[in-house]
Amino acid sequence: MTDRPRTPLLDRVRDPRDLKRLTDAQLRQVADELRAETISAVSVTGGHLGAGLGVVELTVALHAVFDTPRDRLIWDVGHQAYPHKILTGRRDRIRTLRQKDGLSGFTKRSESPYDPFGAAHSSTSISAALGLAVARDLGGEPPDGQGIGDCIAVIGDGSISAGMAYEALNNAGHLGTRMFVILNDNEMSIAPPVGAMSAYLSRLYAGEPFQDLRAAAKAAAHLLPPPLREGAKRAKDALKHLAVGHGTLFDELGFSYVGPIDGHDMDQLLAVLRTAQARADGPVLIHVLTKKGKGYAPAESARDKGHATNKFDVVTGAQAKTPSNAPSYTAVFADALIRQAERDRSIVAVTAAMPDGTGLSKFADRFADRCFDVGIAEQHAVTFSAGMAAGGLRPFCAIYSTFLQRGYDQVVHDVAIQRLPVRFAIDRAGLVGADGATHAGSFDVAFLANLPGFVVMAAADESDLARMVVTAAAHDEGPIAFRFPRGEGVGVEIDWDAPPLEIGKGRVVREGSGVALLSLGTRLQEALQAAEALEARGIRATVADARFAKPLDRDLILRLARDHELLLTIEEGAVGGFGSHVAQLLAEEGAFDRGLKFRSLTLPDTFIDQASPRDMYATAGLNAEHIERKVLEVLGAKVMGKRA
Ligand SMILES: Cc1ncc(C[n+]2csc(CCOP(=O)(O)OP(=O)(O)O)c2C)c(N)n1
Ligand SMILES: CC(=O)[C@@H](O)[C@H](O)COP(=O)(O)O
Ligand SMILES: [Mg+2]
Repeated sequence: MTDRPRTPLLDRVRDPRDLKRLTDAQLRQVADELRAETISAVSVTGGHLGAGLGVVELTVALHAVFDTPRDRLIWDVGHQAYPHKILTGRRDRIRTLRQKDGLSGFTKRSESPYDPFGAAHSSTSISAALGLAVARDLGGEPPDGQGIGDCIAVIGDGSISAGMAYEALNNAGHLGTRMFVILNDNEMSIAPPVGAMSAYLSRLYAGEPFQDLRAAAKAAAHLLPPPLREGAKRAKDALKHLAVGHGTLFDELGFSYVGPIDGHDMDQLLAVLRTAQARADGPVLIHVLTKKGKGYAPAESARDKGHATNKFDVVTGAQAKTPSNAPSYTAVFADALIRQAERDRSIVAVTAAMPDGTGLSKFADRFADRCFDVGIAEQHAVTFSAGMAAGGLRPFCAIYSTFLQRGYDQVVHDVAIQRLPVRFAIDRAGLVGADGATHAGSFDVAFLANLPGFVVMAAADESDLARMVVTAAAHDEGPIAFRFPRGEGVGVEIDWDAPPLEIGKGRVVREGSGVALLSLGTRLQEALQAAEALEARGIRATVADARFAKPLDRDLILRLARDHELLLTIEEGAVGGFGSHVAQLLAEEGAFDRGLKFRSLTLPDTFIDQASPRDMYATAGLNAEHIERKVLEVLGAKVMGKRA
């Protein structure tokens, strides 16, 4: 149990209006207390720590200067918004972050009027803020009845590497309406940022003093009430030492570029924000320099600057470990790929800003020139991989299921239609836990298995995953994907030297009669448990692992249909995926006409909020007891009691 920090001034802040009654010195104190409260809260919940610590002063300053929630403040990704949540009436629930029935780890419209636009995937904030600004200009009336004031997007240096951000800047510069983009530049993505844009932002630190800004700060000082003038004057003095290039990219795009300013210096922040708020007549980009993990030594010194953390001890920074002996699926993928790459020089790997999350940092350690971190740019990652495939390489494009959604047209248009052999390693398939609905890998099977010529596999355990990597490496005929979940495997021994799988062939793992459970992916263990429970009731279930959502193992499926009264499919994906394809096959082959009972267990038609993966699967009705219950229900057998 961690002691709660003393936060006398923060205790008086019930909502952002209270900040407006405080002096600049008091705002600095609120920021200090807010930082302590954020650290304390995340120590008991785990979560995204570093990004929030880096924007504590910015959060206080934005809420002190702007009139939220009428002014619409949009945090890109939303992983840095814990301090914002504390200031906006959610402090009493802050220790429920990312827990079942608790606060979301991201911004969420349904959670608070202070979250005008939800997020969790990056680089959407400028588009959303611009949309709100245009709605304001055209007299739009949001349902909250507050009207729309200023629209402010806060976007990180990592997130501004994505195409969407440029599409939005381009449009905003063209429309010329008043809006604010705060570029929160901490020289970090999850990993150190990559790319030419990141280098460009760094060069902006090294230009000449920005005369206009100093003049603006001076002018603003006169606009301010006397107690605030001193802070503005100090900021003006500080700004003498600031530097910026003339004619920045942002200026050229139609923004007034301001900065860079020190995002931990409350005086600078307040002065510049007040000035910008008082004077802006078009789009303004304020470049703020911050430190990810600021003010908490273990985060500041961590390789990822405390990007994401388990629960931890505030004093030592030591994180709780999740006990497990099985290797993570991600690690198995990375090791299997490295083995393939040792034998085959044409194998290359691509990640979109997730080198650690996808395991590819390990691959990069071995094959630096064959591993590409393209930044947060999933669309580019896909087409870049397609280009490499067209050039005779064997690219493995490793993207979380949820983020692959952003590259879907590229998957269809650049990969599938051209039948290019890009290998998609789809991590975080299925429900992921604390990150909730936005990060669930629910749709990939549905959106890939309907593409002609695509091979789509799902690993049931870590050994099969290793084999699917081998299979994908050997498959030059067209695109191929394999999906696997977040977390540890089931603990089976891995046969690293197993030959490639035969494309479109599943396996029977338990012979029975009457009932067939056909699983795709890691629900196989649940299906096996369900089969045991059914056995105790005198029902002997066959359990099969489909391995392939496409092409389907027609022989296996038709045999199961022929030899059993009930065929039940189970998958960790939305409707429209594996079960739908099986149903289509069965219908075409007349299996229903012959009296087959068929059911398909999929994720339900709803977005499931964060909880433990097990709890989320319980909500989805995809755990062993649900499989058992479904079988009994269809067979008309009596359900006796509730199994634990
Ligand atoms: C489309 C998309 N791809 C990848 C991610 C994973 N992701 C979350 S935060 C993050 C880094 C963001 O860096 P930055 O915007 O600089 O914010 P910081 O964490 O440095 O504050 C990444 C890659 C995501 N949320 N959305
Ligand atoms: C904010 C974000 O999108 C990532 O930080 C994400 O939370 C990572 O998820 P994993 O922990 O599964 O890598
Ligand atoms: Mg950053």
